[in-house]
Amino acid sequence: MQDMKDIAEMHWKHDLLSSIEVGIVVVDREYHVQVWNLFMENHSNIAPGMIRDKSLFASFPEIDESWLRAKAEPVFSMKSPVFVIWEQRPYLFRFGANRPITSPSQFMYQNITIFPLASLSGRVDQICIVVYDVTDQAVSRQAVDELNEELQRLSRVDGLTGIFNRHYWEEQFSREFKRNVRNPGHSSVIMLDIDHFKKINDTYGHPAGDEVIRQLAKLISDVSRETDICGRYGGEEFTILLPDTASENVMVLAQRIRQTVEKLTIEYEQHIISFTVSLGIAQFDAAFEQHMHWLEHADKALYKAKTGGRNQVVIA
Ligand SMILES: Nc1nc2c(ncn2[C@@H]2O[C@H](COP(=O)(O)OP(=O)(O)OP(=O)(O)O)[C@@H](O)[C@H]2O)c(=O)[nH]1
Repeated sequence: MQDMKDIAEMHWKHDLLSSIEVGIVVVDREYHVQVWNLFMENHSNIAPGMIRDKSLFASFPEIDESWLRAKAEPVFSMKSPVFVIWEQRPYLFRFGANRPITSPSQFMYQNITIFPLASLSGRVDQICIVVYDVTDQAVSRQAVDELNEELQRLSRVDGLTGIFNRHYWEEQFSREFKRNVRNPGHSSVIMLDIDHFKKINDTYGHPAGDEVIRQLAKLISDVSRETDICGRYGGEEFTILLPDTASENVMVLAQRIRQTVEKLTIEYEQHIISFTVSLGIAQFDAAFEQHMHWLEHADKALYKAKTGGRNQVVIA
């Protein structure tokens, strides 16, 4: 009678392990597999009979043995469970994604729980590894993260030119100002403005003016260094922050921009547009009380360049 009960119990335990939508693996002290449920069989193509009493590490070389042992040993010794989420380690078993067509992921992201299986004497000679398929969750989290990154990028750039917008540029400028106050250096700023831009708009139309702004932004980004921070400060006004660059060296860049613009011709519809720019340079000075004082100096230099005849560079 007891035998019949035991067989019935084994039967429903087997059904339970087979129908459950998580992986169940029981290993002994040597990490030899004792239980391998249908989920594990389906995803690994290894039947329980083929893996029983075999080393988990020999069967799955992708498992980082020292890492898993470090995680699992406290489960044996302290008898307390351990959880590993996909953000810490994307997977334990490298299984293909369940829905490779609809899921952008090539593999199954997994959360893992390892808990002790104590015998009647209280000793833990086996542990159970539970594997949860969290691919959908991981993929949608990653999509949200990517979207957030893209939104953050978009919030920093100017829509017309793709270079930094005023808000973000000013943030960087203020940070550079504070860095120079702490550690006085030779950072400089250039303020640049298109000459008689109103006339370009009036002569060729506003879309042509937009194209001029776009091409000028590209030119500025192309000629400046990667460490320089270029921004569109206003309509046809640009700012370039040059960390650790003294104004004599900035003069070289400013003149290069001025000369390149002078030679540039922009074809827009049937028009050939040429134009010039004026530039003002200001080097950081410890006397500046706040970052806007620094920019005001560049603006004053720009004003001098304008009143001095335009198409020129002035150092504050
Ligand atoms: N196409 C276009 N025009 C713009 C944009 N933003 C501002 N503007 C125009 O830029 C012109 C700026 O004119 P002003 O400030 O008088 O300066 P300017 O004609 O360049 O003259 P100076 O700076 O003194 O050489 C105005 O006509 C604005 O309408 C923009 O995004 N696209």
